[in-house]
Parts: sequence; structure tokens; C-alpha cells
Amino acid sequence: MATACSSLPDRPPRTYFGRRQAQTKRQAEATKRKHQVSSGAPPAKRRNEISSLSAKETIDKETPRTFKGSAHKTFPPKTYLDSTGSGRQEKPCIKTSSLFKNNPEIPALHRAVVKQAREQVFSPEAFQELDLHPHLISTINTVLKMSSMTSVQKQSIPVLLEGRDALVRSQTGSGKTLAYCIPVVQSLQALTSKIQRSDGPYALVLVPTRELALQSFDTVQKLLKPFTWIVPGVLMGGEKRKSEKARLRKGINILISTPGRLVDHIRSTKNIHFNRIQWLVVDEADRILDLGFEKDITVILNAVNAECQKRQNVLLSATLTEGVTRLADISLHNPVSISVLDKIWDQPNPKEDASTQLDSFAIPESLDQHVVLVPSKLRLVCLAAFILQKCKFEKDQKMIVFFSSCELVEFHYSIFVHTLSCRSGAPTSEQLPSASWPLKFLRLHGNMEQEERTSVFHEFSHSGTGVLLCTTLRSCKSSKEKSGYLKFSALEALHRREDHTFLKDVAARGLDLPHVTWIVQYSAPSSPAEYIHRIGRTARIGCHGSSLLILAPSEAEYVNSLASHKINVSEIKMEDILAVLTKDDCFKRRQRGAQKSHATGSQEIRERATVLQTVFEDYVHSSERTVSWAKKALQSFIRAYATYPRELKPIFHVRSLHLGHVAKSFGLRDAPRNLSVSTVKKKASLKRPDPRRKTRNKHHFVLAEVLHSEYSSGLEAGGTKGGKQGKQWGFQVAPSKPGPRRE
Ligand SMILES: Nc1ncnc2c1ncn2[C@@H]1O[C@H](COP(=O)(O)OP(=O)(O)OP(=O)(O)O)[C@@H](O)[C@H]1O
Repeated sequence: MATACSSLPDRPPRTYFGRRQAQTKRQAEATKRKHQVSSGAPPAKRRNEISSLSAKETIDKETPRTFKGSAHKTFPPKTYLDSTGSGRQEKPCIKTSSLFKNNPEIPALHRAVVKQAREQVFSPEAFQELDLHPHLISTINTVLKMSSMTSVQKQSIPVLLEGRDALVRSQTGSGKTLAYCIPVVQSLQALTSKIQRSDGPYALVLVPTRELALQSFDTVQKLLKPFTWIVPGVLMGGEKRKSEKARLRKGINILISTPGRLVDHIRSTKNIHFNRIQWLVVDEADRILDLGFEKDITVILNAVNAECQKRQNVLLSATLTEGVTRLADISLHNPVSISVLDKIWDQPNPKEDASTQLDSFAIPESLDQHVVLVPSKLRLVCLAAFILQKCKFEKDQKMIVFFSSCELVEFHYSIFVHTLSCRSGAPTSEQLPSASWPLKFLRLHGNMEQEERTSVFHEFSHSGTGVLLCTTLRSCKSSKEKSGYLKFSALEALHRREDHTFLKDVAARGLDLPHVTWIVQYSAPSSPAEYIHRIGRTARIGCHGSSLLILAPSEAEYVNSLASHKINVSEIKMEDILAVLTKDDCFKRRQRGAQKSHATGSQEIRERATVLQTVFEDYVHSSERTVSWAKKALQSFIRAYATYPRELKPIFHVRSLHLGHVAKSFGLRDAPRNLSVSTVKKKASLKRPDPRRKTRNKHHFVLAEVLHSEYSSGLEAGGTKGGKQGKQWGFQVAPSKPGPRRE
């Protein structure tokens, strides 16, 4: 796509060049740029073009001809906002095409207001009121420093102490770990024949990831302080099997494991026996299924059933999916179903209640959810403005921004650090908002070295402020062992043990980081469950938090999709976010002769957004490397976009993306044409574009080729999560012999 290079209000008269001369020059320039872009080289600075201009003026004067990039003119150099940190310079200027022209209309959001499922996090009851060993109570009070129970703990612990099976469903960050750990420890310490280490496992706890395994281990270990004869242990990928075997041989009484690693041991270790198992706990059941562990769970259930029938089974989950219900059907015996939803949620019709609950998710009451509709071209400036608004101009804000891929995280980290934060190499204070608090950016994704990841967690966790840019599970490359969760306490445990190898597969989903005030979803999640788990990183255990979902106008329908799962989001207007740019004059447009623009109101906001966009574009086009990064990030964005599950395709379909506009949100002045790959032409031709849409935009076709080329490079194709995996579901557990149960 040709960059929109508009006529300028303050440019010299058209006679500056002869018409023919100008045309020839334009063509030569365009060919040169095209060649450079397609070869991966940075485009030549358009020395003869004009720099950032008033958005309003752009809108007024831009003509279809100029939008096609055929109106480049030569102008004298002028002052511009430099992104390299060297301050304002006299330099030839690069024009930023209008951010506010040719955008799709932002639709009015007509979302149905739904009654959101709510949970009371804390109950007024103290742990003392439970029938627990006094030493266990004092350990909870003094070691864990907790006094009152959360609602899920209040409901679950007595039921489990009675010996019942349970399906526990409660919102993120509500204290589910202790809800099962306390009853397990209480019951095992009370056994009349005292447990011997060599007895092997009495309790088996399955968790989806290594980090959760470590976190649960950490909690159990603390609770066991007064009961030293009970030995906890953890098995997970990343540790040497040999040393795990040795530990199994010595004996582990409360065994916490990821499913994959336990199956490894079931198949290869003679020392693993389940004949004394009294507890089988499946924590984060939804996540276990999400990660594709259903076959492993089947193997484990079969192995345990073969050796032991008399046990208590517990399934815990933040979301109640069809898979979780099926797993509950086969693993729980006459379970008590515990769901900590408010009375407001009670429906008069029990049938409706069951089906609605299956599709609905409890969200912490202290969590405010928002959505903003932003045209593709404006996504980057809008995100930057929001970060500035919250983390620069407001105090004590800590934000996590979710992206759909590692490349996206790297790209945005780099561009923000170099243009917005106050680190070395970043713009000088003259260019940055004058106010307030320094911006600190951190990033975390699955392609980072483990040590760096660990230190990022420490830094972000201990910091009272900061912006963490991270990926979600969907974006990680490895398959089964890609971990969705990282709990900070587990990291601390790891750090203490100076063993970072465990965390090799950590992805940045499900962080348990304290005091996060904002969650921003820059890429929409692929399922309501994912949405819940992302926003669940804030407003944990009663704290207040907010979330923002950034959608394109064409994706507005997603709000209704969320509403159908009883998720309520309220709209923030893009202009209100961009308005923050008026707080600092560094975003003020300077006209020729260093005169400041006197625009006001929305015109001023648009001008300033354009200035910020120019800063980004200057940064991206400052070197071959940065252009290439931006292109990679764009490619990766499109690839991720293609992986939305089938049911969301009507909302998120790559063919509805305007490549030129999307490229703009990567600071690219031109949509990279060289993304299309000839090897996939065959596939592309299979899906002929609708002739009725022929004139709509040629970029759509290029886009299709881009996507196919990504698939042909061996990268994961889209739609598996919602489609294939969903269908795969089906447990085949060996029939368990009827036996006495603890009821
Ligand atoms: N009774 C309590 N009082 C105070 N803090 C608690 C209590 N119970 C748990 N917590 C703390 O709340 C935080 C969240 O607990 P936990 O990780 O068990 O929640 P969760 O429901 O498993 O969350 P998620 O579903 O997101 O994994 C932890 O830091 C934990 O230490």
C-alpha cells in the first residue's frame, strides 16, 4: 500500500516543481521505496516529502490522488520531533499519513446489559471456627498470615473434611489452593496409624504446570510444618527423571505433579504405587484440559483406579467448561458441587441455571471491565496514550498488557522503551510528558531465556508500578508443556533453590503478581475462559482492579459474545484515551518556523496523536533492523489473528483486516508487500475472493497469501483450540471396581 502522503497546508506552491518533473520524481521515489521495502531494507527517508502535519488539515486537504501516494513534493527541512533522544533537530521531515482519514466508522455499542456472576471473596468466618488441629490453625495464622477464610474456603473445607467428593468452582484469585490443601493436611495428620515416608503417596495433586506444582508444593510444605512425618514432593518436567525416581523410592506422601511427568513415571518407574491413595485432587482442571492433558489424565485415573478405589476426589476450576463437567462425571463420586456465586445469580428456573452457569464465569466484584473500539491505524497510539494516561499521569499504577505473540511483545517493548520511557536512548525530557512518574516497561514471553524471565518476575512483582508486556498461552510455540501459569511464590521458591531450569516453558498467562491495577488486552482472547483468566491477574483476593479490552470497530460484536457469557464491559471512548496527549506539550504539533499549532479540542487531540504516530514511525524507520522487527511483528499479528476458533471467525477474520491500516499500528509507513509468498499461491487461489468484494481492497488478497505462507512455513495453523481440541474430548477410563468409599 502506498503511504498516504497528503497535500499540505503549509507547503510551497504547486509550481515548486514542474508537474512533469514532479511526476517523474515521484515515480522514481516510489519504485525505490518499493524495492527497499521488499528487500527488507529500511525505506529511504523521504527527504523531499513533508513531515507531520495537522490531522485536521490532513483530513481537509487529503485527496484520493494523494492518498495513493502520488503527490510527494519537495520542501525545505523543518523541525520535527525526533525519536532518538537527541532532541529537536532541523532535519528533513517524513510525512505521517493521516491517522484519522479513511477509518471505518466506529459503531455504537449496543450491548445487552447482563447480570454478571459475582462472588464474595471473603467470608466473615475465621479458620479457628473449623474443626482443625490447633497446630494447623496456628500455622495458617502465623506462617501463612491468614485469619479469615475466603468464601470458597469456607464452603469447601467443611465438605471435604466430611469426606465428600467435590467439584469446586470459584473465580480466579479466590484462594482455591488452600481450599483443598487444608483438608488434605488435616485428614492425613489425623490418621491413626501414623504415616511413614516409605508408605508412598496418600494424596495425589495434579496441576497443569510446573509453576503451579511448585506453588502448591510451597503451600503444602508450609502447612506441614507441625507435621514433619508427612513428606510432600513434587514431580514435574524439567527436573532429571533419575533424581525424581530416587525421591519416589525414598517416599513421597503428598505427591504434587504435572500430568505429563506423572504419566512418564507411571510408565517407567517401578517405585510408584497408588495403593494408599486417599486423595486425588485435580487443580485448575480447566487449564489442564486447555493444555491438552486429557489423555494423560485418563492414564493416571486408570492407574490409580487399578490400585485403589477408596479415596476422596476433588476437582477445582475457575471456569466450568464442558470438558470439566465430563471430567467431573468420570472422576468424582456423588460430588458436592461448590460454586461461590452471589444470590443475585440464583435463577428461578433450575434448568436455565445449569446451562447458564456452564457458560458463565464469576468475576471479582472489585474488577471494572472496559472496552474501547479503535480503528486499526490508531491502535498503537491509543495503547501508548492509555499507558501514559494510567502509568505516567496517575500514581501507583501497575499494568499488564497482553499480546498474542512473542514477536508482538518484543516489538512493542522496543518501541515503547525507545520512545516513551525515560531510559537511556529514549527521548529527552523535552519530548516526553513533563509530568509525574517515570515509565518502566518490562516484557515477558516464552522465547526469553529463563534467567531473564525469572528476574523480570522478581522486578515486576516487587515493584509498585510498571508496565509488563507479555504473551498468553495461545502465543507460545511449544506444545503440551507450554505452561500457562506462573505463580510468584513458586518463583521465589525456585529462586531460593537456585534452580531456574524448571521454568523453561513458562508463558505469561496466569501470573499471580501482587497489586496489578490494570489489565490491557491488546489482542482479544480466543475464549471467554481466556478472557477471565487474563483479567483474573488483577483484583485478586479482594483488591480493586480494572481491565481494558481493545477491539477494532469490525470486532465490536465480540462485546455481545462476552455478554452471552455474562461478562459485562463498559465502553471507554477512544478520544477520551487520546485526550491524555493534551496533557503535555511535547505532543504539540510544530508548524514550520517552530510555531506551535493553536488547534483546540478534538482537532488538537488528533494533531497530537499524529505527532506521537510520527515518533513511532521515525523510530521504526530509523534502521533496517527496526523495520524488519516491525514487519515480523506485523506478520506474527496476522498469524495469531488467523488462529481464532471457528466460532469467533465471523468476528475475527483475517480477511476483514486492512493490511495498510494494520501496518500503521506497527509504525510502518507502507504495508509490506513482500509478505506474500509464491509457494502458497495455490492455496490462496483455492479461496477466491468474493467478486462482489473485488473493489473493496486489494490488500485483502495479499493478506490471504501472507497467512498461507505462514502455514506453509510449518507454524501452527489456526482454529485448533476451539475446534479440534474440543472434539478430541473423550475420556476412556477403565471401569473402576465398585468399592467402599469414604462418605
Ligand atoms: N484466606 C485467605 N486470606 C488471605 N489471603 C489468601 C487466603 N487464601 C488465599 N490467599 C491468597 O490469595 C492468593 C490467591 O490464592 P490462590 O492462588 O489459591 O487463588 P486461586 O483461586 O487458585 O487463583 P487462580 O484461579 O487464578 O489460580 C494467594 O496469594 C494466596 O496466598
